[in-house]
Amino acid sequence: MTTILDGKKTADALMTALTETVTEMKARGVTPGLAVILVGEDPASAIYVRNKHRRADKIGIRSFTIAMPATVSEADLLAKIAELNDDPDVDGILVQLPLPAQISEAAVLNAIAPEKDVDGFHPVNVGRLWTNEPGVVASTPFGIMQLLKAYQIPVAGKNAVIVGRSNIVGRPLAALLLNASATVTMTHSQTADLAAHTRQADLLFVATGRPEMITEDMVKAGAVVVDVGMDRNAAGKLVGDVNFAEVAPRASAITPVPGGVGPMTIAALMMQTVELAKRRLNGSAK
Ligand SMILES: Nc1nc2c(c(=O)[nH]1)N[C@@H](CN(C=O)c1ccc(C(=O)N[C@@H](CCC(=O)O)C(=O)O)cc1)CN2
Ligand SMILES: [Mg+2]
Repeated sequence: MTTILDGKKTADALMTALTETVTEMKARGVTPGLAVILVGEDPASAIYVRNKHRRADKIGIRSFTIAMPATVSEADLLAKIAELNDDPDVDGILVQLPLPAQISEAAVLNAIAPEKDVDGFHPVNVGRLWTNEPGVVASTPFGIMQLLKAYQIPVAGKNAVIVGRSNIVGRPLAALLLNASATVTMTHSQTADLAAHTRQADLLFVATGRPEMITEDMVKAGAVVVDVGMDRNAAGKLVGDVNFAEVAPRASAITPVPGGVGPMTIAALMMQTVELAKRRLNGSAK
């Protein structure tokens, strides 16, 4: 029987535990603070940001959004980040992606103080991840690792294959899996004979943005399949990058879309906001 890796249930359980931690921190005078910058009116981004605030409110994290118009200049956005870097009540800062074309994503991400970079996108945190030093890790890959842990899925020594090499999912996930002693293969849009690689996977992770591109013939029997995609199919239905109906019976475990990786992304963000705020308890924060 195939195990459905329920991200919603797992995220809820992690957040219940985190609520207790936040309550204790508040009693000691520290309320974790999360600042989210939302640029423009992308409807999906607005929903994700709203969901982050809902989750934060529920567990006692103080969170707020700075909404900026799509026409904002890079200089104004950088000035806002500098202000938040200096705000002692703000532990974590994130800029919702994607950004409008006139703004350099790299310039913006590099401007966030590494100590407050709750998304783990700053090069300092990326470097810490690749050298296996403690630091903040991108929320989606961190959430995926939490999901594997919750279902006691072994990683060490397994063949892990990642489809997709983005900075926010594929690359940091490769580092986390490597740090957990998996044998990692990265594949992408120019990989020759993709199926030859995916069929070797004990653990298959897919983050391409191409609806239902992973079919039954591309998956080894008994593989664990983690679908990071969130796409609309021709009928307008929300689907992942994996053809769930075909692949699920062949897999030993699989994430659904929705309700798999998505909720874990937000849970991971909350966990890392609290970790950053903990440094204020022992006075080591900036
Ligand atoms: N600064 C960042 N920008 C973006 C990130 C990020 O981690 N940091 N990730 C994505 C968007 N994202 C969070 O920001 C995100 C996307 C989706 C979900 C989610 O819960 N999805 C649901 C389905 C939602 C639906 O019905 O449309 C699910 O999978 O169940 C959470 C977070 C890009 N930008
Ligand atoms: Mg999901």
